[in-house]
Amino acid sequence: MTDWGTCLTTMRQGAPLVQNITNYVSMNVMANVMLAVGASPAMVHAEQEAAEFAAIAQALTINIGTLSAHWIASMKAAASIAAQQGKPWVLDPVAVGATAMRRQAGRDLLALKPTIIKGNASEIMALAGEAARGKGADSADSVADAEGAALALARASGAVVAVTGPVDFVTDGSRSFRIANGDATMPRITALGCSLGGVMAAFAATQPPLQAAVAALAYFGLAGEIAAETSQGPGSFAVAFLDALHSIDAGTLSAGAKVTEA
Ligand SMILES: Nc1ncnc2c1ncn2[C@@H]1O[C@H](COP(=O)(O)OP(=O)(O)O)[C@@H](O)[C@H]1O
Ligand SMILES: Cc1ncsc1CCOP(=O)(O)O
Ligand SMILES: [Mg+2]
Repeated sequence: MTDWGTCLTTMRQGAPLVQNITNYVSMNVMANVMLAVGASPAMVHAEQEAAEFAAIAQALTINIGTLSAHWIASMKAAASIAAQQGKPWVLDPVAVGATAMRRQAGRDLLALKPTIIKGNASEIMALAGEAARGKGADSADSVADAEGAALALARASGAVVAVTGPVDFVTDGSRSFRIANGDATMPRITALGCSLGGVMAAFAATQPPLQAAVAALAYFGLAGEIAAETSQGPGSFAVAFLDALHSIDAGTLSAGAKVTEA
């Protein structure tokens, strides 16, 4: 079994530069999370420079949370460069089932071969073409409901697919893992799921994608558990969560990771 703490050390030693084309809601939260884990985030989305920047970044995150036509063009240009150069890129299909614009963007980005697709259960089901009950950016389906969609999506796209929730599910279509770390306050704070996409990209810049996705989820969830010990609600949790991401070391993660192969 992989030593998840070693995965954290590997990511921190690489301190990767990660380009994030992400939604307005998440930009500040995500950049702070990524700095706390030891990566270098850059929020670069203009059509005129997104592809050029993708050529210098070590990994890329594309998050469709607050879409507009210009952003879609930037996303496609940056993802194309990452795919061409063999750089890992993470797709977060926020609320992909909600509107025709999002469904089309999801299909177009999927064709550009994401390395990792991460979403909540409703998003993964919708992206896989299944009926889903998403409530905007929030899930109304269970992770168990989305496991079949995740497997099908991984096999059809070649990506590692991560479904987040109380117990996360990650698969590359042949090997699958469940990660039981986390705290119920996490979905009560906006942009934590988005931030997780950036953390997965940072891990994937330095190691294989299945290992990267699982390690990032165990680390993220463990930080949530530690934050819950000292916080009183979503406000103080958000602050304690950043501190926990920063202070968790390899030994703490190796001891605290609740990962099982499915
Ligand atoms: N009920 C829960 N209990 C524990 N951890 C959770 C719970 N819901 C979500 N998480 C964790 O919160 C993080 C964000 O997941 P999620 O809330 O599903 O994403 P999103 O915000 O994109 O919908 C993940 O690390 C996930 O494991
Ligand atoms: C609320 C909201 N609306 C559009 S993007 C966004 C943020 C979603 O963040 P997350 O998926 O991490 O909850
Ligand atoms: Mg999300």
